[in-house]
Amino acid sequence: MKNKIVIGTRSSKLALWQAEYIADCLKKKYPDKSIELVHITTKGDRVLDVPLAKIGGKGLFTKELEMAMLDGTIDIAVHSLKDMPTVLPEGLQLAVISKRADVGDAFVSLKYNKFADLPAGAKVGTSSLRRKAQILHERPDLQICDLRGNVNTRLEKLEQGQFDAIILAAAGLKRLGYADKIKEILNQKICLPAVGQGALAIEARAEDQEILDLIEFLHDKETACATTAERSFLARVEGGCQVPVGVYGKVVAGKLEVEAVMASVDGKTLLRDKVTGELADAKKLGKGIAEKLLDRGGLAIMQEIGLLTD
Ligand SMILES: NCc1[nH]cc(CCC(=O)O)c1CC(=O)O
Repeated sequence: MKNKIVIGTRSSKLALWQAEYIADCLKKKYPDKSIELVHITTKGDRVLDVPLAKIGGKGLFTKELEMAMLDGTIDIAVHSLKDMPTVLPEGLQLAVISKRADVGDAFVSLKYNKFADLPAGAKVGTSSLRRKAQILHERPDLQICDLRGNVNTRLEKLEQGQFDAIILAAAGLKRLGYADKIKEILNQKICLPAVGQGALAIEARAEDQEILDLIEFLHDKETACATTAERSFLARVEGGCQVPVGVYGKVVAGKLEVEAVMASVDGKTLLRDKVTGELADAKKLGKGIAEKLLDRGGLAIMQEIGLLTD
């Protein structure tokens, strides 16, 4: 029997919060085991001066952690589910999806209390094509500027006056103790979240039954079902975190509702749809709504930005 669980994590404050949160849950559940954190740097942490959409490559924030898991240096890796590619390396699996609390995108500004208060031409910082496309669709008059860096760096850039407002995941802000900076959660009619936003994922070796059993209590079935549909949508669209698509699944009265959006980067074309079905059909629902949107013009959008070739 293992008396030690080694958790791999990136070193950003958000990643550390997430890993420590999982470590605390494990310590409470297994007071006699030692729970260890190992810091690992990923390519996404090293390359900070290039817009995310241009670095490309899947698993920008996950690959080095996966190597460490496969060679046994660590037992599990804690990630934001949002950063996880849809296809994992052979031998690894998403073993746990934690309960999702905050799924939305937050409006943060020193000058304005609401997104709707932004004047024409206001500078809005975000590094995500998904946010950019949806915001421009709603407000073509705004200036969207690239904003890279971890959550703290992004807040600093706002405070230095580089932007009139920035948009960040509410979950990340709350985890780091910045809930008070959130002026408003963007209405989902304006901005649908990213696949998996707000949920934590624990990746583990697929064959390591002992570890899989030890972490199972952290798994949330409803969140897993909703995000299975979201990830199936993403798998069909063939993109990473940097595709202008948003999708949100939720369980309502025993049914799974999945709403999704696909947009051109300039926001001029935006396609949206919603489907409802059985929880057991999560994968089919996600794939189905992707196909519907691709048929309605999404394929042309993806081809135009070179993200999908067939
Ligand atoms: N792209 C980076 C990233 N990955 C996860 C989060 C926040 C936490 C989450 O969405 O679960 C963030 C920051 C952000 O998008 O503002």
